[in-house]
Amino acid sequence: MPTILGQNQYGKAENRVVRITRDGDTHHIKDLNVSVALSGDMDDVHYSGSNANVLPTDTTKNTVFAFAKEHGIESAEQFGIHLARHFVTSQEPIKVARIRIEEYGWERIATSDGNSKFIGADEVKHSFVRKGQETRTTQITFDGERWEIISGLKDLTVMNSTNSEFWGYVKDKYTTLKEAYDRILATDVSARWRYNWTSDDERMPNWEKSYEQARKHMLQAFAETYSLSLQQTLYQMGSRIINNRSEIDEIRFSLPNNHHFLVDLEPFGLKNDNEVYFAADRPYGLIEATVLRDGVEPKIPVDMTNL
Ligand SMILES: O=c1[nH]c(=O)c2[nH]c(=O)[nH]c2[nH]1
Repeated sequence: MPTILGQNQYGKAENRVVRITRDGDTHHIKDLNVSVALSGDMDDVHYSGSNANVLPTDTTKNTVFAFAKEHGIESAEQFGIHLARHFVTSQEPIKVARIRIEEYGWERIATSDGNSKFIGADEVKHSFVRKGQETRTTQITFDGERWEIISGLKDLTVMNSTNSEFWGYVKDKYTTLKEAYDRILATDVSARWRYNWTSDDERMPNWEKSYEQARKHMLQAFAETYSLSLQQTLYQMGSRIINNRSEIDEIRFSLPNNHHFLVDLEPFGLKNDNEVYFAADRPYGLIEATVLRDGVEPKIPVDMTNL
């Protein structure tokens, strides 16, 4: 049966580009997921395997990262227009470029001094929480006498665009990681905390207020900790909650280290001065620990944090 080629397109999908613009110590983030689909005179590559008209998908990926540096990202629309025009006007065989972009919004974390306008507060100039609501969780257990309440949250995504380092670690023959003195620190917070309210005879905590305060303290500790490791930041987040909320005795975190790798733009004659990053989704470091009030027994199951 004779066959013919129908509609076809190709390109690199889901280029996760993070562009930081540094305006003094105030940082701005653009976080995009860019998918490129090109079509045009591509019969030959399908019929005979001739790549003569094929701009590699790898090149389309590089173009996304190089354009983030060269042109900046004013808006997703403006960025997409630049890319689409480039592919169609620079490559004769390419007749149509379709650029799809998802943009993830970030807002600044408010400081602990109560200044919600963030003015004059250093920490928040580079500390962000992803827009969109996290998921709040709770588990209630009652044996007819005693209560156990373990509440928490998941998918609270945060990022510091500076004030994070990682160096001085063990190096064996398989270690290739370069020491970092100014890296992006980003994670999706999963946390479970246990209330010390266990009996109807005791005064019940205000659950709504407690949640809101626990969330606030963990965000502020994330923003205000100058981090030498995600482990250190985790401990600060936990102890800030335990120290400020007498109703909570124990908190367990599961924190993926959402790696952001600086893109090498040297091959394109561009200098990447900590501006353009590739946001990798896997594998990721996974840092988990419990922080406890001194003297209490740990009761949150180790494997519960990610449920
Ligand atoms: O904060 C970090 N903690 C680690 O244990 C670790 N390991 C690694 O490769 N990068 C990092 N970052």
